[in-house]
Amino acid sequence: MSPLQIPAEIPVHADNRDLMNALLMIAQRAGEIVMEVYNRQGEIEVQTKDDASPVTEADQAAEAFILGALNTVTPDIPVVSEEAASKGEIPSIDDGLFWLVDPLDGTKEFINRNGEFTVNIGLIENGVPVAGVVHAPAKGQTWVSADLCVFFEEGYEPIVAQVRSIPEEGATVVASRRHGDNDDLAAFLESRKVYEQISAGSSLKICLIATGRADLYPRFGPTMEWDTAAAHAVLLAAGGHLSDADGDPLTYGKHNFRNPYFVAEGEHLDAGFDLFEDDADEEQDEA
Ligand SMILES: Nc1ncnc2c1ncn2[C@@H]1O[C@H](COP(=O)(O)O)[C@@H](OP(=O)(O)O)[C@H]1O
Ligand SMILES: [Mg+2]
Repeated sequence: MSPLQIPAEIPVHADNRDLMNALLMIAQRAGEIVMEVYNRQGEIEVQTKDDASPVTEADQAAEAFILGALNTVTPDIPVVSEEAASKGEIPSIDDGLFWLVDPLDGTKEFINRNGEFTVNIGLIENGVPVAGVVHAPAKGQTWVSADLCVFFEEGYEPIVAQVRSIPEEGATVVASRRHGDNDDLAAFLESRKVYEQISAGSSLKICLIATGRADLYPRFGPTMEWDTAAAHAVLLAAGGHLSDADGDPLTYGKHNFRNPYFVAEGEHLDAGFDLFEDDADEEQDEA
């Protein structure tokens, strides 16, 4: 597989082109490492982390590669990564510039071999996701962003991704395969014109909004910052928004790297949300 490259005719600032190409190459190689495990015969071996979530050889091998690659490309920028963080290995991020990495987002989808998992690498500057790559190796899809978002899909020319306005017939709502079925979501959608509701795993939900294939992703369930940082950068560059219950943009580098509940959207209609249950507040208090 030859490395993806941002074509010259896509308008990107020279420095950003280098950053985006580096991100593409790193994510694509990490994707190959993940697919090597995915394509093996037999069941994927799963271990359970202290927080009861699953981890596989693919998460660990892809993370080791990404940490080495980022350390080579940007030796002065600290990296906060899911598997290292789960072992308590967290660098200082006091300078405000750091990478957030989830080498395999959607590990459960990976184990179930449904293709809906991603490699996520996001760059944070003073709490804001300013660049990122989300790569779905089993789908041959990649979103890479700096000040604009380019979407690559195997078999097609790369395009500049942009969110859409909500169509006349209503919003396409995307929800987690595993956290999509709750009373808060139903109550939130009651006042909205919904055309259809679809499910997807991992960061793909946010990225579907970036490419104008969905409009709204309410996430009233827990996530960590490495689950959303890269896709949040992608969505911002495509013209979308990812906001908390007050309608404010999600920020990064928070205590324990836990996100509050949020809504991702293409067209910015939501000035916040009230939850049916008080679970988001409890989450925040715990953090
Ligand atoms: N109880 C919990 N606390 C924190 N994060 C959780 C969680 N349950 C699920 N997640 C996050 O949600 C991600 C999966 O999202 P989705 O269900 O939308 O596909 C997981 O990513 P990983 O697979 O990288 O662990 C995990 O980080
Ligand atoms: Mg992960």
